[in-house]
Amino acid sequence: MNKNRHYAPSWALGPEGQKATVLSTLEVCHDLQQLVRILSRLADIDLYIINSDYLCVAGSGAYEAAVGCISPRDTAIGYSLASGRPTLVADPRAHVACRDCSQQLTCRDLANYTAPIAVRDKIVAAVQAVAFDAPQCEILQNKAADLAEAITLFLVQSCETDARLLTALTGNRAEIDSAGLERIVGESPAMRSLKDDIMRCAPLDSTVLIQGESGTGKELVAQALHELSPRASSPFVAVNCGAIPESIIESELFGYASGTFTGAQRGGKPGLFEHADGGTLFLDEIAELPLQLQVKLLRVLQERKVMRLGGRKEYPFDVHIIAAANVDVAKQARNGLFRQDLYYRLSVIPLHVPALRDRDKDIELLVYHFARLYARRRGEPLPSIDPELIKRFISYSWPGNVRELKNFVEYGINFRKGLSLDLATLEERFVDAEKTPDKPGYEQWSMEKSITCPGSITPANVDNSGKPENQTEASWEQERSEQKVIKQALSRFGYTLEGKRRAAEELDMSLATLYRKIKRYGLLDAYRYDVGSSESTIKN
Ligand SMILES: Nc1ncnc2c1ncn2[C@@H]1O[C@H](COP(=O)(O)OP(=O)(O)OP(=O)(O)O)[C@@H](O)[C@H]1O
Repeated sequence: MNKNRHYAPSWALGPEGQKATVLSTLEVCHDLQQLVRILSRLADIDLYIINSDYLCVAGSGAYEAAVGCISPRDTAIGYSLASGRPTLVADPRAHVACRDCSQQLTCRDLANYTAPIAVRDKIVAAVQAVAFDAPQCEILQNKAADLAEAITLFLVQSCETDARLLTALTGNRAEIDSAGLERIVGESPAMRSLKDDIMRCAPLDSTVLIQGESGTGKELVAQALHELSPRASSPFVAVNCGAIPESIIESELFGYASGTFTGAQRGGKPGLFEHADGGTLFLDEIAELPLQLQVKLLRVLQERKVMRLGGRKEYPFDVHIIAAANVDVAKQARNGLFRQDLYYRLSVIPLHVPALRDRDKDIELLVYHFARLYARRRGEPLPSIDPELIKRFISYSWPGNVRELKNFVEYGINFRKGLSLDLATLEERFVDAEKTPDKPGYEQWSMEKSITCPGSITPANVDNSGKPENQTEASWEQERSEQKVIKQALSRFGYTLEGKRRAAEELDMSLATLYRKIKRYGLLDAYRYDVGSSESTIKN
């Protein structure tokens, strides 16, 4: 009988009924359970495995009792599953992976080692080896990584021939594709440190401000924060403050009372704060929020109550606020373009998503990730990718960041001539892209928000061609050609919200960036056809 059996984790003592509901999953994992038992006997250390739903699908020794139970998400094994990284915990409770662990009082581990298990490049499970005494600590140091590798090899092989096993491992996550940190591809030091920060702040309720260039993945980070938080089962409501016309953003956020607008919904309408109650409200492009609304937002955040437009009743809310911006908000605040007080209120936890050109190491991973995704959508296996193309990907500067790279790969997969993805398919796109350097990312992050909306230029500051004196010929030309392509795209797809969405896609920019450019170039008419924007006028 196993000497560690009395160390069974407290979460293994869950209701028996829970086990009954997962019997079919456990049956499919029968061979895995056998392997875990054998390896555990050979190495004299306890092992257990959780699937993507945190269900313990195999376990030995102290963990035999845990098979069929759900492991808490906040333990070291949960940390490895979510972060996708092996973790050696030699100092339980002090280690970062244990910091938020709910099992701290009952945990008997002296040390543990966890490794995520990837099948077909997707993390589907995690295995942990646990040491309860000093000799086992040594075994852990010397053998745990090999044991994890043996289990991974077994699962990779077995999943090839048994689709049910893969489903048993991916659990419900198979339906939602992937969640949390798994969706954020990137192993560069900057991305690893960002993932660490996400893990650390996800359980907290402090306001987070995510900054980084357009297309770097700020929304993905916000989603990961939500999915890894205790609010994960409540709504995640995202609003793009730059994409909603000024005239309606206030009512979108705070709702309106009955009879506030001509044509307003009878009985009024709850705002996004109310919709997000219990969950997370993601305020994307926060720097685009008009100044007068910034004051109101600050008040609402301080009082944790919202009053609908034209209403008298206050609605308390319990919402975690995450904001994002692709401009440097501190700089904006210093220049009087964003309220200092709101900036401080929002940036309790500041996170920065690095530009893609600063993390070469991730480019190849992302190329393979998206190639696999788009090939799978066509029902095809991952094609081989020309090393010359990879070099080209790495040498390009990616002003549109991951969004731009994703579009390149999608194009490549769909338009490649042969089976493999080679440089010839994409070279023309690279050349074209290099001709138009004024792409969203660079501009939004590196420039002060010097809006050169034509309407704001006084005649004294422009030359005969209309070019502002302080602008170079090249950048003036660039802006003019950009205006032209935006106008062309808008007239092709239409000025409706959907039309703008499609135009933004075609132009490789986010909808918010398109709106900003529309504003900047004075194409203000483009707002006119937005759904409900022009007709709604506030009565009082
Ligand atoms: N690290 C990543 N791994 C996988 N996909 C990514 C990553 N970063 C970004 N993406 C993908 O790139 C696209 C753009 O990402 P996202 O919308 O999160 O960027 P953003 O920084 O919020 O952009 P914007 O500031 O323009 O709103 C999305 O399709 C997203 O899924």
